[in-house]
Amino acid sequence: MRLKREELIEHVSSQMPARRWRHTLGVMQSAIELAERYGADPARAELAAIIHDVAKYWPVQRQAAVIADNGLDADLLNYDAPMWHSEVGAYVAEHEYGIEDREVIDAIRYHTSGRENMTLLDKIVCLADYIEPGRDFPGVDLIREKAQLSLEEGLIAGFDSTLRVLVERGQTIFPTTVLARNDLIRQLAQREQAGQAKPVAENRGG
Ligand SMILES: Nc1ncnc2c1ncn2[C@@H]1O[C@H](COP(=O)(O)OP(=O)(O)O)[C@@H](O)[C@H]1O
Repeated sequence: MRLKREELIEHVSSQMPARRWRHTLGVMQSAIELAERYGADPARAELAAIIHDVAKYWPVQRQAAVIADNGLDADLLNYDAPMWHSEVGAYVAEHEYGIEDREVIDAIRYHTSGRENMTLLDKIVCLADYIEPGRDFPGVDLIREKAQLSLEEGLIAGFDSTLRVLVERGQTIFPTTVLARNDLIRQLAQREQAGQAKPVAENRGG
């Protein structure tokens, strides 16, 4: 059964320390703002944002068990534990909170890694996670500036900063993020090409 918004907020906030819930409130706010700016449904963006980090503070063994026992993406278990909570959160959204909206579930699932062909909602929740008002990591202001230009430019800047940190620390990289970034760069290039081609076509016509 689908929980009401207030019940959901009460339950999700009980799964994490206060500072992580403050982060979630920030992601909710940024997700709503991005949805309004870029033409998505703010209520669906907020719903995904409320749930996105629900499993972040679960013991890693519990997260691994949810992934292993329910046929989720077991490849994640070959990477560091911070990558697991998104997949677990999507499972909780569907099976414990009764969310049926596939795009909301997927936006939770891909909020850390991204993926190729990200939906509008995937992009909004992932980018909101980078730029919410409480974030204060080196480079966050550049991501915020790019987010004003387009979701794609914001996300590319976000993934760049994550990948840079992982490379600097010598950590393994879950490859879906690289595929997501490649795809976003191509989307941007295609849009620029289409934008440049348009005036030529218009000139020809008139
Ligand atoms: N492609 C990736 N490969 C490996 N680790 C990653 C990848 N993408 C993100 N991470 C790491 O996963 C962690 C969790 O990401 P996220 O949920 O976005 O962060 P936060 O805890 O700041 O909300 C971060 O420490 C980040 O460095």
